[in-house]
Amino acid sequence: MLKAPVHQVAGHKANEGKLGPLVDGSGRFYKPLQSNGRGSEELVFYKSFFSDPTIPDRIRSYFPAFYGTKELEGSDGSGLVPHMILEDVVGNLIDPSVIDIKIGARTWYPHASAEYIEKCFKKDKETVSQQLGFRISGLQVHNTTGWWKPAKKLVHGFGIEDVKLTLKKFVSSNPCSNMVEPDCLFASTVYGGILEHLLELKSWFENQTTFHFCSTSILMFHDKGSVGEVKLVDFAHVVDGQSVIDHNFLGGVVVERFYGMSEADDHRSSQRVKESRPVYRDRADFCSCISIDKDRHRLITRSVTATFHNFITNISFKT
Ligand SMILES: Nc1ncnc2c1ncn2[C@@H]1O[C@H](COP(=O)(O)OP(=O)(O)OP(=O)(O)O)[C@@H](O)[C@H]1O
Ligand SMILES: O=P(O)(O)O[C@@H]1[C@H](O)[C@H](O)[C@@H](OP(=O)(O)O)[C@H](OP(=O)(O)O)[C@H]1O
Repeated sequence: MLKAPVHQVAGHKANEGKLGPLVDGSGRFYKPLQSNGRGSEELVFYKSFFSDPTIPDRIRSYFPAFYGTKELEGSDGSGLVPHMILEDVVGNLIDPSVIDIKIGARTWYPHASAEYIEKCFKKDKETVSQQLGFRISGLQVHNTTGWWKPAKKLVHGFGIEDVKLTLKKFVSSNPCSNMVEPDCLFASTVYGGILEHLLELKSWFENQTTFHFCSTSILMFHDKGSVGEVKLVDFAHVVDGQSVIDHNFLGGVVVERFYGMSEADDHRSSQRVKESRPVYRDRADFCSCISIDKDRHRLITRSVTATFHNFITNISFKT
């Protein structure tokens, strides 16, 4: 029997009377093909990605397995709708803590309509995306008494300090408490695993020029402190890389320093961030900064390096 996934943390949801994904409880996640070409684009991506012999198996394992499509009754009651049959990546976990991190300082894709670009640009600017190169789209954290699953509106309003706190709560046994500091009990196991996966993904992204992943998320999850896992989701806006590195994605996950980063290094690195962080006046200005020039890009990616990795590295190894 198909039902709305209880562990879904972001995106369109079936249980809100809308067209959303369904799960069968046996490891399959059925994602309906979304309107306006988004669904068909995502399907094209899955087909080409899983038939591309140049993709290493290890890298493929960071994507939900793809089993084709099937016509199913849409969750919005609109009749039969084609669904992609995917691996339910959290299907075998009992109490998964899950966080969806939308990667990229820019979440729109080239050739989108001006209206769409404006909408995304505004969101990227109002959230932490432009500052950090990623934002949290949604999450749930398990706790002995239930779940911490903040509403979308609250998550959208997260500033940098909220992001830091949330990444700590994600690996804590007391995420619901506002009275005491998150205990970060699971930090080294969870983020230890996640950092290893991100490093592997990063080295692939440093070389691959086939795809540009616009508005794709990294889903990170663990089951009550198990070794952290990583999967990429949402490929409705993956475009041809045209032999250019995906700087926008890489900028969100890139790392300057990993283990053993000292306070001094941390300080120097944040100084550098201050000095080199680009300030975007408007969209055109921002576009010109995301140039395909490799050296210039290095400057930009360096400016966002003290972000995701540094956050989680700090949490893992300084607590
Ligand atoms: N293969 C999967 N297995 C398990 N859960 C998944 C899978 N794919 C997506 N999810 C869950 O669904 C959420 C939304 O996924 P996704 O971004 O693909 O949906 P969407 O409706 O296209 O989102 P958006 O509205 O941002 O475009 C994720 O945050 C995650 O919780
Ligand atoms: O790219 P698409 O397919 O147009 O889908 C939108 C996109 O995934 C945005 O990231 C999402 O905003 P958030 O990440 O901010 O949730 C938005 O939700 P919204 O319509 O509720 O703004 C979606 O409609």
